[in-house]
Amino acid sequence: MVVLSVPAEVSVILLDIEGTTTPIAFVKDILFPYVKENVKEYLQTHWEEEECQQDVNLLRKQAEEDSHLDGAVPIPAASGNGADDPHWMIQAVVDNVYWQMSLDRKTTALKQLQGHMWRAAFKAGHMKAEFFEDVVPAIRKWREAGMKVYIYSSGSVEAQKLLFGHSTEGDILELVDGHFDTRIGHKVESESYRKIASSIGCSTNNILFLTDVSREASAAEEAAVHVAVVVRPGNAGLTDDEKSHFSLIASFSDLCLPSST
Ligand SMILES: CSCCC(=O)C(=O)COP(=O)(O)O
Ligand SMILES: [Mg+2]
Repeated sequence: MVVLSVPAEVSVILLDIEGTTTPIAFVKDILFPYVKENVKEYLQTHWEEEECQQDVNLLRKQAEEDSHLDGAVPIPAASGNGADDPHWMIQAVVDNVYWQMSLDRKTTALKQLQGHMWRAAFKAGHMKAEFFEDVVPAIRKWREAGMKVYIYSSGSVEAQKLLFGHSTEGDILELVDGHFDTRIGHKVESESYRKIASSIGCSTNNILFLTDVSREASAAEEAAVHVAVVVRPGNAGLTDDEKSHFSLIASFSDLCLPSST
């Protein structure tokens, strides 16, 4: 891996979270088990609340879309007359969440519920988000050099803000100019990156996207976004083709901004 010069036209750095700013182990060993261990109790406690019902409705819609998939777990339609047995309905939602999580699905519905569940844990100080040690110093440096820094993660915007607001480095939310999640589109679709550029008010070639997932890098590249694939401990391996096609960095400090050359 070598130092990567950031093209002069880049004024926005767009960051993935899991595997890029944050170890996959933090997500897989802390965030996701929290959801699995607490989802039933969470639904039982919050079932009557509007936010929880919105989450369930979104999961139900997703379950309908997924009904053709092998092993899909349905969520029965609500009768609308309040006569449904909540225990039975909650168990169906729990089973659906477990099924989606077993496949590491990145659906907006699952991510919305997860974000709402993590809120209590972060706010109570039971969890603090981990960032690789090069992340915060690099973001500060980029911003001092006039770069804008945005996040694009499958995790919901609310969850992203929880991570940046409650990290082992303290509240670093102010280091981020804005957040995008799958509501703008999926990360493996090039149209999502065009929409992000338009929402920021720049051209796609003004953006450098850093991610650990080569399918996301390819989608961004197709939209004329500059990309680098981030190789971190614990990330999935890359094929030889991917290694030769993409610029690779092992640390954000491998990026060299035009003014610092
Ligand atoms: C706020 S990120 C929580 C982790 C998560 O749920 C996730 O799906 C991360 O995906 P990413 O797009 O950041 O790789
Ligand atoms: Mg990632």
